[in-house]
Amino acid sequence: MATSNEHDLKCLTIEELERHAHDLMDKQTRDYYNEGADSGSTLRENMTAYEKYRIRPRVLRDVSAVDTTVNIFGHKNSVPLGVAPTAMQCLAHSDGEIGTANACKKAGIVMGLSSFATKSLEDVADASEENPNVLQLYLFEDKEHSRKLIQRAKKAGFKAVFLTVDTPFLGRRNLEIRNQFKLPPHFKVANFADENTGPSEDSNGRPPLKRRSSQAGYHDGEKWVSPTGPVTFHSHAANPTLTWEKDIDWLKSECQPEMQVWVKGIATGDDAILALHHGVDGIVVSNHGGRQLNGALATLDALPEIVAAVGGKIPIHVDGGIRHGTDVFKALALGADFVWIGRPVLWGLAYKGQTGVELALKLISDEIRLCMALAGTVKVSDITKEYLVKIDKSGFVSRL
Ligand SMILES: Cc1cc2nc3c(=O)[nH]c(=O)nc-3n(C[C@H](O)[C@H](O)[C@H](O)COP(=O)(O)O)c2cc1C
Ligand SMILES: O=C(O)C(=O)c1ccccc1
Repeated sequence: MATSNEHDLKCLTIEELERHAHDLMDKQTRDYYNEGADSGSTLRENMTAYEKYRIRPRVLRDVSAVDTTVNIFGHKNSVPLGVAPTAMQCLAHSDGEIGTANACKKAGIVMGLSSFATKSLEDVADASEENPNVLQLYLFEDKEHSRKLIQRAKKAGFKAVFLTVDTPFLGRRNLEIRNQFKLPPHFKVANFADENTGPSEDSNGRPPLKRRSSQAGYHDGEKWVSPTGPVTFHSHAANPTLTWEKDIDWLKSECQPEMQVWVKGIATGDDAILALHHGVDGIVVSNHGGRQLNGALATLDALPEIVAAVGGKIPIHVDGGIRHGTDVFKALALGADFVWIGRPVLWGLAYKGQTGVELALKLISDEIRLCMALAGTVKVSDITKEYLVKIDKSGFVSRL
């Protein structure tokens, strides 16, 4: 058993980590990281959805040796959990994405790198050494930008691209707009930093992708709007022209076989079936941490219909609101193969840079191991819906 010496006594849970990080981030960064779209109800429900389920523990099984590992992208991952791609990690701490990569390597946990990272994908790959990485991709209207990024990721040994499909437009994040969120000039969006400056506007009246700063904005249905003038490349994350037919085949031809192609941001069984038909390698059930369509279902609530639609043909991952080892257990019991966490890693970075990310990963990994043992499961594949019940608002319990 761990002694108190191995613990950071100020931060024994992700909630405590969030509280400490809160005071260490400037308001602009904190609001950018923490908020959801519109009223934030989907952001909150991503978390509260987990409270609708309870675990049915089994006893008198030898749980002295719990194996939490899973195989992903040909590597042994220490727990069924990865670090979701989140943009601009240097806002939290100068270690940024390199700190995250080092912490992931130490923990044996796969890292997702945002296209809009503040460290280059090559530097992140170097830091990761043999630990696997995936590149989150926004498929830009100018495909050349995406093609270049894909080529670089391939060369750097990334295992997969996760195409984000829930951003035809950016969700409306009101604090971002009110704070006139902008990436401070001493940071750069490193994956595009070397590109030459080009025309001052693209065909949609947006500044070119290669600009180095980022600024809040949204699409009002007709044009890009920003409180402080024209938005910069931030808006390029959104591409309303993407379709299954036009873009998924193209992406597969650019990436496979060296890199797998996944879609991140699936929220229905119908789209999961289309993903299957279009031959993607896997699905991430996600609503972008409640930052896109507010009013969408919590990801845990969307998961069962997607699991049913896919029928085990390709892996299904889920993210959004996962803050405890028991949340991971519940998502797996509902049929997910693997989960990803976003904000807890940003809070770790804000708290203590790389050491804080190591702490975030340790807290949740320890909780996964303990939860599995207390529930009577000794390996990840033991976790099935037999271990879960649903409890409604009046306390009525039903088997799944
Ligand atoms: C500050 C922030 C930036 C994000 N940036 C990206 C991004 O660049 N690309 C992307 O696909 N998802 C992005 N996401 C969404 C995450 O990948 C993930 O879906 C989400 O954070 C999961 O929810 P959680 O934060 O509740 O764990 C971002 C999320 C946050 C909070
Ligand atoms: O903030 C985000 O959620 C996000 O995905 C994003 C969008 C534009 C630029 C960087 C990140």
